[in-house]
Amino acid sequence: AASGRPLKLLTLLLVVQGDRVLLGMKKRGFGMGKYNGYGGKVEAGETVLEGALRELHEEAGIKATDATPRGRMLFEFRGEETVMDVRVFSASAFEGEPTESEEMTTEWFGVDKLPFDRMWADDRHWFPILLDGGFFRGYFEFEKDKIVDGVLERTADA
Ligand SMILES: Cc1cc(-c2ccco2)c2oc(N)nc2c1
Repeated sequence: AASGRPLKLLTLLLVVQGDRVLLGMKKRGFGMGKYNGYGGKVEAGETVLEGALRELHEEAGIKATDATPRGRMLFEFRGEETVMDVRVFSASAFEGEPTESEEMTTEWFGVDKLPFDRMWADDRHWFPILLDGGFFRGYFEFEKDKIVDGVLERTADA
């Protein structure tokens, strides 16, 4: 029998092209004021990958052509019951031109110049694994924007 806390399935897609990463500044809603990859909820009737590709197109105007699973993060907020189950993808190729949306900007950052102090606090822990081509799984407990507990491992697959 399924036990434990409710999981909320979310996607996160990072476009990494050589030595640059496409990030968006979230203009409103959850994560507002932070740079992040593109993603969000998975809708009924779509796969997790389809959901990730849909969110990328809605938020940044591009269609990734080689998206692949890279990791899985579980996030919880102290005092909240739901655990966020974030499926992380990366892509290096896309069709179209990155285009700002109502939700997100589209900005390229050099891999050595990522704005970690304006990103979620977990990113600085798993981005190095993402960028070296590895896979990862992690769990982070947040209190507001701070990490109060967490574990992260490099894995053989996503
Ligand atoms: C708590 C939390 C949530 C998300 C998220 C929401 C939707 C997709 O991802 C994060 O993304 C990153 N990079 N850190 C994150 C922390």
